[in-house]
This record gives sequence, structure tokens and C-alpha cells, in this order.
Amino acid sequence: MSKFGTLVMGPAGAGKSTFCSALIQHLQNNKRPCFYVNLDPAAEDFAFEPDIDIKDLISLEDVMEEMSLGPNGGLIYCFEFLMENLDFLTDPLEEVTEDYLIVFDMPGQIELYTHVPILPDLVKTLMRGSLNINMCAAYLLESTFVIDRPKFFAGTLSAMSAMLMLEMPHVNILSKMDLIKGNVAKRDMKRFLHADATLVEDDPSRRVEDEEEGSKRVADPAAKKNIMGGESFHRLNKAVAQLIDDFSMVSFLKLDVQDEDSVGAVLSYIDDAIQFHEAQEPKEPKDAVENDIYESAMDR
Ligand SMILES: Nc1nc2c(ncn2[C@@H]2O[C@H](COP(=O)(O)OP(=O)(O)OP(=O)(O)O)[C@@H](O)[C@H]2O)c(=O)[nH]1
Repeated sequence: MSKFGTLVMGPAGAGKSTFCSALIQHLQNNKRPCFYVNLDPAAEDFAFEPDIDIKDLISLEDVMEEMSLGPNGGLIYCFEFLMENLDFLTDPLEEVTEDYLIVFDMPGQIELYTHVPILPDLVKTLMRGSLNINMCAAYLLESTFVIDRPKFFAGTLSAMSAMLMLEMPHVNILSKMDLIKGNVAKRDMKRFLHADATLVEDDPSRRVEDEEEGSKRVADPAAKKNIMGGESFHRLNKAVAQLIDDFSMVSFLKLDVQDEDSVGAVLSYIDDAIQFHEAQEPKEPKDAVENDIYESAMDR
């Protein structure tokens, strides 16, 4: 029997906990059972009480105080401690049945996804062995942040880095879409959902207003240097954009947590990635399947 879960990840403040709450509310509205796991040892004030809370095992505040560590070192310590006491997490998860969606709310420190092998090890434990959780990552980036092209590519690279580290299905999400106001910004935003190599060329910040000719490309290389951190950065962004385009590696879903349809749409992608609905379909008993095969073979 499989279990099903999603790991909600992304940089600090991207809206992970808010998305977890909206997702849990949506699941409840649709009478779907949910199991909420908080793995952020610094998290406070939950809209829904977690079924497992890492803070019952260890809290970042205590670690920082007792071990004289900073927030990043403290977080790594908390996860190492969790890995040494995995029963805390795995024992309750053993009881969760296949009709549940397990929602893991992760910390925002990007170091955890890119620098240390703890998270890949944890993911392997959850996805393999007796737990056998079909999981996908829901990686959030804040839409207001990525509307600036260089930041978009930086954010996309961080999402790709997590994809490569964790080797699990990924659903990338642009959060806080309610903050994107105005038709021009909304139209521009669409370009980021399925980014291609032309995105860099169309950067409005690379154009200057010419009083006589209207808007045109900056022709003066010295002026270009002041935009987007110089021409070499532009070429780097272009190369990254081309890479993303060539491999069709990253596309994004829009998320507006205040819109239940938007939350439902993101959930349907998560469900597809983990093949949730296939597992819920009633299965014919083995004997009936064998009889069907036998009878259809006889009919031929
Ligand atoms: N307008 C708007 N604000 C949001 C949305 N999602 C989150 N926020 C706000 O953004 C801030 C951070 O949201 P969180 O959900 O705590 O983000 P997080 O990624 O869990 O943050 P960390 O756990 O610190 O990494 C809070 O002030 C939220 O109210 C959204 O969809 N729209």
C-alpha cells in the first residue's frame, strides 16, 4: 500500500505555511483527509494544529540558545537531530492510510535544499522502505519577486537545484498572485509560467525612453553595463534561459491562496504527480481480474 504526500518548499517568506493552510482548508472542504507535518523548527502560530510538529522534538530557538548557533547552523543541527530520532516522524506516519494527503511544511532556509545531504536522505526514508510515500515537491517562489527577470532566473535555478538534489516529481508554483496588479503586470506574468529564451531579450529594464523615437534598445554598451549588472550578466541570464528552454525543465503554476479554485488547480497537479486518484480507484479482486482475462481470451 502506498501513502501520498507533498513537500512544501521554497525560500523564506515565499508563502509555504499560508499555502499549507489553504491546501488543508481546501481538502477539508472536499472531505479529503489530510495529515499535516510541520518540519520547520522555527514555525509559530499555525492556522491548523499539526499532527506532527518537529518542535515537539526540538526547537530552533532552544538550539540557538544552548548550542550558541546561528539560524542556519541551528536548522542543520535540528535536522541532524531529527535524522537521529527518525522514529519521532516515521512511527506516526506508519499509521496514515492511502486516502490521506500528507502535507509537509518545510523551513525556508535554502541551504537545506542545496548544500547538505540531509534532505535527500530524509526524502529517501519517506519514499522508500515501509513508509513508501508517493511524494512530490511543491516549490514556491513569490511572484512579485520573480517579475524582475534576473531574480526570476535566480529563483528558477534554486528550484532546479532542489529538483536535482531531491530527484522527485516537482510542481513549481508562483505564489502571492493576488499581489500582481494591473493588466500589463498580469500579461507580463504569463511569460514566466512557461519561460523561454526570449524572456531575457524582452526585459523592459533593458529599454530606455527615447524622447523622439519612443522606447528602444540601449545602444550604448556603457549604459547597458548599468542595467541588470552588466552585459556579462545578461549573457549569463540568456544562457540560463536557453538551458531552461532547451530542456523544458521548469514551468510554474499560478497560486492565489484567496481563490479556492486556484488552490484546487494546484492540488490537481500535485495529485497527478503522485498519482493519487489512480490509487483510490476500487480494485477488482485478483480472482475476478484473472477470470476476465480468461473469459476474454475464450471469446476470441
Ligand atoms: N498577499 C499575500 N500574502 C501572502 C500570501 N501568502 C503568504 N503571504 C504573506 O507572506 C508572509 C510569509 O508567509 P508565510 O506563509 O509565513 O511564508 P513561509 O514561506 O512559510 O515563510 P517561512 O516559514 O518564514 O519561510 C506572511 O506575512 C503572509 O501573510 C499570499 O498568497 N498573498
